[in-house]
Amino acid sequence: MNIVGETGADEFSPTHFSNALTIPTYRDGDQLLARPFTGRLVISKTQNPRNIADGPFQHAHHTKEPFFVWLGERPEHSEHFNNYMSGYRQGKRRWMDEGFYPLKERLGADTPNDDKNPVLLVDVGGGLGHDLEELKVKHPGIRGRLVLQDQPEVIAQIGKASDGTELTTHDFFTPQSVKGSHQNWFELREKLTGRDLGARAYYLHSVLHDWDDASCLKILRNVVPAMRPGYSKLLINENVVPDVGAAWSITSMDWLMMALGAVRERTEKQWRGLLGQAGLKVTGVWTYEQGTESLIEAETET
Ligand SMILES: C[S@@+](CC[C@H](N)C(=O)[O-])C[C@H]1O[C@@H](n2cnc3c(N)ncnc32)[C@H](O)[C@@H]1O
Repeated sequence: MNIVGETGADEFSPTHFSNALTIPTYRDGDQLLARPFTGRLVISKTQNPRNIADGPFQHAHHTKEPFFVWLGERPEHSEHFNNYMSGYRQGKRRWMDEGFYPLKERLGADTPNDDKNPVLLVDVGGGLGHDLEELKVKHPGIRGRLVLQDQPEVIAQIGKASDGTELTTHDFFTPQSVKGSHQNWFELREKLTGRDLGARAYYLHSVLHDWDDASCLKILRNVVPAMRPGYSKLLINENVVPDVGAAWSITSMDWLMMALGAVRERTEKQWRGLLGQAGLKVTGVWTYEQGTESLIEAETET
C-alpha cells in the first residue's frame, strides 16, 4: 500500500502517504473516525444500525449521545474533526470548479458586492468556512454577501472572519435567521432598499448525510420558510449513490457514515423523496464524475 518506503534492511523512509498523515487535516480524522471500526459493529441479522444515539460510534466511545452532540461538548475532538473536514475536500472536483455547476447562470451572481446587497449564499453548518473561502478564490468577482453559520464552538475556532464572509452562530434545528419575507409591503421595501430578500441560495455540504431522515426533515423544514419562492434555491452538496456500479469512494463513505452516525449515503430516489417531504422540488442534479459529490439544486414547491 506504499505506506512506508523500504530503503534497506530494517530501514524505512516516509512516503507521500505517510507524510500526508502528519498534516493535521489528514491526521486528525483518523484519531476520531477510525475508532468505531475497532469497536463492536452493531449489526443485528440483516438490519443496519438506525438509531443515531445508539450505533457503533456510541459503543466505541461509551456514550448515548448523537455524534454532533458528543462532539460539541469536546473542544479537542471538535478541532480534530473540523481539521479533518478541511482536508476531506482536497484534491476533489468541486461544484464551484469550471464545467461543474453553472453558478452565474443559476444564481445570477452579478449584483454589486456591498453590504446593502442581498445575501448570495448561506453556508448552513459550514464548519470552518473552507467552502466559502474556496468559492471566493475560484470566483474572485463573486457578488453578494456570503454568510457562514455553525455552532458557537466551531465559529469560535475561526476567530476572525476573512474579507467578504459574515460569521454567525446558528442551530440548524431552529428557524433559519437569514430569511425572505413574503408579504407585499415587505416586497416593496426590499425593491427600494435591496435588503431582506432572503438568500439567493442556502447551502448544505456534508450535513444531511450526518442525520437520519427525521432529523433531516427538521433541518430542511427550518430552511424552507426562509426561502423566497421563485428566488431562493437550496443547494445540497452530497454523494448521490448510483443504483448500480457505485464508486468505492462513495461506498466506503457509506460505511463510515454507518459507523459514525448509524446513517447512510443516499440514492437520487432517496434524495428526491426526502426533499419532496420537506416541500421542495429538485430542479437539477449536477455530477461531474463518478465518485465525487454531486450538487443537488431544489426550490420550494409554491
Ligand atoms: C460534516 S460537517 C460539514 C462541515 C462543512 N459543511 C463541510 O462540508 O466541511 C457537519 C457540520 O455541521 C455542524 N453542525 C452539527 N450540528 C449542528 C447544528 N445543530 N447547528 C448548526 N451546525 C451544526 C457541525 O459543527 C459541522 O461543522
